[in-house]
Amino acid sequence: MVVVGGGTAGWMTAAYLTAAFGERVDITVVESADIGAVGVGEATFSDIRHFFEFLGLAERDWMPACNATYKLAVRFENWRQPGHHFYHPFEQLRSVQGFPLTDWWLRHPTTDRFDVDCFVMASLCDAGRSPRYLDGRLLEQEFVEKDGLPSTIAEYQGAQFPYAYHFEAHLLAKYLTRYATQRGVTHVVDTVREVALDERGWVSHLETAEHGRIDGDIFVDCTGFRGLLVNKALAEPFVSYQDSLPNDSAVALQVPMDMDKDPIRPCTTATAQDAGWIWTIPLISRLGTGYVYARDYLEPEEAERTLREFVGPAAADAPANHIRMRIGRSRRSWVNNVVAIGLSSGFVEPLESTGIFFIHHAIEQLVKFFPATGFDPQLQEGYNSSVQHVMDGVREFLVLHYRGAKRADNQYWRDTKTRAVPDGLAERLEAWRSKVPDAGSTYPRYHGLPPYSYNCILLGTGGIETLPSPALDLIDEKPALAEFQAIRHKARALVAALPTQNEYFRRMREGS
Ligand SMILES: Cc1cc2nc3c(=O)[nH]c(=O)nc-3n(C[C@H](O)[C@H](O)[C@H](O)COP(=O)(O)OP(=O)(O)OC[C@H]3O[C@@H](n4cnc5c(N)ncnc54)[C@H](O)[C@@H]3O)c2cc1C
Ligand SMILES: N[C@H](Cc1c[nH]c2cc(Cl)ccc12)C(=O)O
Repeated sequence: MVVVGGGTAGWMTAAYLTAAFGERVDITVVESADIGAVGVGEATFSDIRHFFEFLGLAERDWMPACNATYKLAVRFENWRQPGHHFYHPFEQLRSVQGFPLTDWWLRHPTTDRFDVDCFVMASLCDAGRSPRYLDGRLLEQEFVEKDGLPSTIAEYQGAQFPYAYHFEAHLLAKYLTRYATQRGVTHVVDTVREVALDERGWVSHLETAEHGRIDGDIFVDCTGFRGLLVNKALAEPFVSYQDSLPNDSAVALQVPMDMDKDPIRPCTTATAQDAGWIWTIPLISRLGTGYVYARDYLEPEEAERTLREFVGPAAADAPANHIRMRIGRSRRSWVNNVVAIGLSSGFVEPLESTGIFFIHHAIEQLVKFFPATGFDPQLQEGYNSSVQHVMDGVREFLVLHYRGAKRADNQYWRDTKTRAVPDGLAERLEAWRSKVPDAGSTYPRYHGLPPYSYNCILLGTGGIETLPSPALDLIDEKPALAEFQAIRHKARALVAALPTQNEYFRRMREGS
């Protein structure tokens, strides 16, 4: 196998495949020293833990090397109105008497914060808490890692781990380079100049600038937005999502941070702006920030100015990284003997941190549908279908954030209410007006987002009214009210007992 590209996608793929197949598959990674990687990509899903588990890596092995911190939720600020915030947490939504707690909350709102009333994590985020005690124990005993847990996303569906990570993606790529090369992966630092096709239109070999010809049976295209193999050499069309998700640009800044003074919030923050939103991702020694915006509404210079104002003087000397984003997916990600993984396969704006999840999911599917020495079109079709549905499903979920956002204070936000929505979503949006989203009324194929995630965004953004089930008028509400009280008590006890993230990571740094 030849993996072209040494960004997060290239090295995650090489590391995972070598863990899966060992020396039975010969893997080479070709990485250009002249063409840079995107270099952002710092927030993840909680599912990412299965990736590290599969590689046999414990947190103590990789987290310090990647400046990693814990993430309990995404915090959305100003999506409803200035000053308002809500969380999308890593915490299953409880049900009472067959109805999700959000339904009960709509019928009997105990406070004006559905997230605090329904999820313990919202209070932990507001209080900046770590999900682990200073001695390393996890906040909930039932989540304590033990041997023999399933180690793929698919096996875990339905279960949920209470946190994800923030990390420096380029440090992870570096860490995985060491991991993979120590296990036999060949690393060629060179630029691919030409992709040679045989008479069937399959890739026969690559021509590099200094290492000559590189042959392979399967080529994994991890060349980023270029799509050097899949889109350029094999001419696979790109299906744009821009009609429903117009943000096509980003400007990123790294802000130095002092963990002895500045809080390390245990969440990714997405703060709505005039033409998009700003991400804030707390790492050990810096904040990752960036403004994701639509060029149709805002010039890059103005976006950079807004971002610099937002972060303040701490980043005055930091260079800005302007990025043009290709939003959408390759029509097929596996074409002939080329499998595109990462940005070459597809990308949506990083509002819910889906980029690394797409990579992780694609790698797992590649192992599941691996062609070995033959090329069975059924396997290819199975792979492509699974990867496409993940991206198309996430697209719908992101559109809901903009449709649902109550703010409509300028042309950008007003347009989010009238823009075309993907096929199927219009009907689902109508259904959600009468009944909170559930498994029967959300995107029907696996895409990493459970129905409760839709509940969080619908109730949090506040622009689409939804109603409690009328049946709740006829069902005793006491068990639901008791559940709200139990959540309140549990949150209070955990906030009192858990350290802040700063305290936790300071203790880690001091090595006790
Ligand atoms: C603004 C922004 C914010 C993001 N935030 C997040 C986030 O918070 N969470 C998340 O999960 N994801 C996020 N992502 C997505 C994440 O960055 C990517 O999914 C991830 O970095 C994977 O990128 P990649 O490896 O596919 O491509 P790249 O990082 O672009 O790497 C491409 C590689 O291909 C190599 N290459 C290219 N051409 C050649 C050639 N001719 N010969 C040899 N090598 C070549 C390059 O040298 C490079 O090593 C974000 C993306 C953007 C744009
Ligand atoms: N895939 C599950 C559910 C999930 C995916 N993205 C998010 C984001 C947030 Cl903030 C909460 C839950 C989920 C997972 O990874 O936990």
